[in-house]
Amino acid sequence: MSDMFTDIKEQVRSANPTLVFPEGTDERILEAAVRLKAEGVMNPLLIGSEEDVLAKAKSLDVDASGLTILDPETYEGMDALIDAFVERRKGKNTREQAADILKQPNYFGTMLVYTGEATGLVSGAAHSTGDTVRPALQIIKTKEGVKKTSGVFVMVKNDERYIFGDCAINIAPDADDLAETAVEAAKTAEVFGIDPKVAMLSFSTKGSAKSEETERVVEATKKAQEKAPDVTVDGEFQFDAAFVASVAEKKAPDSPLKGQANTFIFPSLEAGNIGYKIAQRMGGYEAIGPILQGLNKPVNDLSRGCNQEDVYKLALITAMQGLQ
Ligand SMILES: CC(C)(COP(=O)(O)OP(=O)(O)OC[C@H]1O[C@@H](n2cnc3c(N)ncnc32)[C@H](O)[C@@H]1OP(=O)(O)O)[C@@H](O)C(=O)NCCC(=O)NCCS
Ligand SMILES: CC(=O)OP(=O)(O)O
Repeated sequence: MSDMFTDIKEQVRSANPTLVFPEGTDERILEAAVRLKAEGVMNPLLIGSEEDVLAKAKSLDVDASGLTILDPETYEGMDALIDAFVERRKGKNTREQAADILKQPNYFGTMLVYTGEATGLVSGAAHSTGDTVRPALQIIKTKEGVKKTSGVFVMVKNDERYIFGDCAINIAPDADDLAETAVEAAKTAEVFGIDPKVAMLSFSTKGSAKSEETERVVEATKKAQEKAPDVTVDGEFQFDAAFVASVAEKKAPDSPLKGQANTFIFPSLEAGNIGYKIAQRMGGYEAIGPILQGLNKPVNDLSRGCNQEDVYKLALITAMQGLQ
């Protein structure tokens, strides 16, 4: 395990937080939860019927006896949770609708985070991103000053660490969205010990092509620079001009990035999601995330292609976000 996770683990262990895992019968979730509990790092709270969770654990030959398991069907605090949900949704859902909605594990789990029963939530091993994050967007909501959440990955190989975003949430971001993602990604980079050098990516470098798409990235670059004058942000760049010093020298000699970018902002979700999966599956980078930026409390989504180790690491990161 890289030092990054050893450090995170020690920080998290001292707080021993409770984290919700709505997919309590998923093999990868169960194995990671058992491991986190056995290491004394956190108190995993699994959602599901106790009978089903314990039967699954038995079939996997793991000891789930120390885990907290909550079933929305039998949860004693459900009436209060329904009231809190109706209040939060401000007339958007009736009590009757809320009672139905809160039977869904992701909504139930997100409400446990909202009410403070748990510090954060990790889901998405078996649910799509939409189904995982929608409850958080509706209930947890973004921090003051952040209009939209976005999802970044920490890409890790040996000592290399990069931030890729938005790879998960905003399908067709406008210039304001891209600028906000860049500024939030720079903050996320710092949390992971990366001194952010942010590249706004495109298929053009410094005016080598012109189109609506490239102009959007140019505008986003200006907006990000205005929003965060202390952060090194530049664009628009093709990936090679952002990452390879010799190419940067040719294509963007006056840029402060000099081919040393470490935080990459993709111009659309198509580019970001495809880009991170290529780096992960062909490039051999470990992709940890998506980590949702700018929410009031930490809720993170997994890729359905995740393994137990990914769940374990995203849980540690989620718990660490809860300490910030
Ligand atoms: C994230 C996503 C599910 C939200 O879509 P949606 O559920 O249709 O969203 P809606 O427009 O109905 O909005 C639902 C709520 O979320 C809020 N919301 C939507 N996008 C948001 C964002 N990026 N940040 C914060 N809040 C957001 C809305 O304001 C709304 O809140 P309200 O109900 O309190 O008014 C959608 O953008 C999406 O599918 N993105 C792609 C996900 C994906 O497949 N990624 C690839 C794999 S990781
Ligand atoms: C992040 C991501 O792409 O998630 P999934 O693979 O589950 O769609």
